[in-house]
Amino acid sequence: DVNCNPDLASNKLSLDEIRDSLIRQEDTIVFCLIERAKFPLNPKLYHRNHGFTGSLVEFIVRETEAIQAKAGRYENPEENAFFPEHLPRPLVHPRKYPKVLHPSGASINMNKPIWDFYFNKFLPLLVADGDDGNYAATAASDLACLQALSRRIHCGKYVAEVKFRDAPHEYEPPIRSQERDSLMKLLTFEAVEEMVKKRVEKKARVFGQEVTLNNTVDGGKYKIDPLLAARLYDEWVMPLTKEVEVEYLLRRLE
Ligand SMILES: C=C(O[C@@H]1C=C(C(=O)O)C=C[C@H]1O)C(=O)O
Repeated sequence: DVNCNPDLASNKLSLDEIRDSLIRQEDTIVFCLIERAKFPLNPKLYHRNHGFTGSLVEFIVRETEAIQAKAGRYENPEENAFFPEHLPRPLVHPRKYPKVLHPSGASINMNKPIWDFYFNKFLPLLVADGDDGNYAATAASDLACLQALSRRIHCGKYVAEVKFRDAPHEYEPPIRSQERDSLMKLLTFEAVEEMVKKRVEKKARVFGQEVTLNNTVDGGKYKIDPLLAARLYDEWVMPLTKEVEVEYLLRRLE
């Protein structure tokens, strides 16, 4: 089960279950990074000189999202589009998703900062310089990374909902006074964050090692830098997840 949309009505919902989903999503994210790191930077994808409005990668993401919208992807409250304006309507009858989130939560979309950090800060650290011309495959793996990161970060809405339901008396005063800093303190668990970073680093090591049939040691060569995977979480994924949590809580009593 890889989604964060638990059935809050059935009493078995807990922060532990949502955290299990976040842990499973680490696997997805690490594998997406490994796939993207097969290709060099391919900078032409990101330049605004292809005759499109914006870059080639922007064009591919926009068009792919339009097709996925027709298939009902964005009916799922866990999914947030990078280009939500003018998305086509779904052609299939959408599955009924349990309404667990407060309605105001739907408007929270952190994809602009996700897009910015991914392309401008993180990607140059992940991949080698150079251009091998594999633009379509590279853009597809960028999109896979972006969607996996976006899904994980927006799960902060569910985390916040459960934290609120578990302790409404603690959360209501700072929500009423709209105190961001107090909310941030309340929802932060530093020990959990330390474990997340260590586990993600280990996953990058395990999933990204060279697997051979003889017993010779591989010399410690990994497909992605394990420390960079931990840094991705430390600098961007966890802070943005908490931003989503704060934004959600600020609207929770509307
Ligand atoms: C997501 C949570 O909220 C915060 C964010 C975390 C994260 O992004 O991994 C971890 C711990 C908390 O500081 C959580 O409590 O699990």
